[in-house]
Amino acid sequence: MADEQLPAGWEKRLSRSTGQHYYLNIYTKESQWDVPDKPAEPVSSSGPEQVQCSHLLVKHKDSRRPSSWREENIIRTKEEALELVKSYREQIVQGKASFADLASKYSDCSSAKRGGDLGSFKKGAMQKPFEEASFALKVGELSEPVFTDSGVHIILRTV
Ligand SMILES: O=C(CCc1ccccc1)N[C@H](Cc1nc2ccccc2[nH]1)C(=O)O
Repeated sequence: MADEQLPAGWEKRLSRSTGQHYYLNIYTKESQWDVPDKPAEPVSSSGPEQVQCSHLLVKHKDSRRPSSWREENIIRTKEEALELVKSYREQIVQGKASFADLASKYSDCSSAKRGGDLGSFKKGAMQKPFEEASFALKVGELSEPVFTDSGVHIILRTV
């Protein structure tokens, strides 16, 4: 590849110690001897600005609002809520049910009507445990059970 045709995001440098040329990724500041064959990806060290997630929430008697479209007065214990969430997660992981199907049937959040979809949100919008779990997920990844003041959630990052 002629010098002037380097893929975007790379700079050609000369090693003082070896007199050889090397290639510097201008985003990560990593260098390599091999001529790069694809553009360098800008890495956002602080992660995405916003994410889109769906969730399935099972409330319990100690939830901030122990009521939902499903059940006017929720009396299950936190432990029972966790067992339910784990059973839903297992069905999803085993491919026996879709996330949206179970969320629409069993989530104690009004987002159940949208298959659990919460839309996109930035940091600062959701309760901290929910936010931290959501921003730690890769797109398409399903969380382990997450506890907030609302109850017990599983979260699917969609975007
Ligand atoms: O706060 C809401 C509405 C959330 C929502 C956002 C966007 C679209 C649709 C719904 N519902 C609560 C239950 C609840 N608690 C949550 C905590 C974190 C994320 C979603 C949550 N949902 C409740 O019903 O008590």
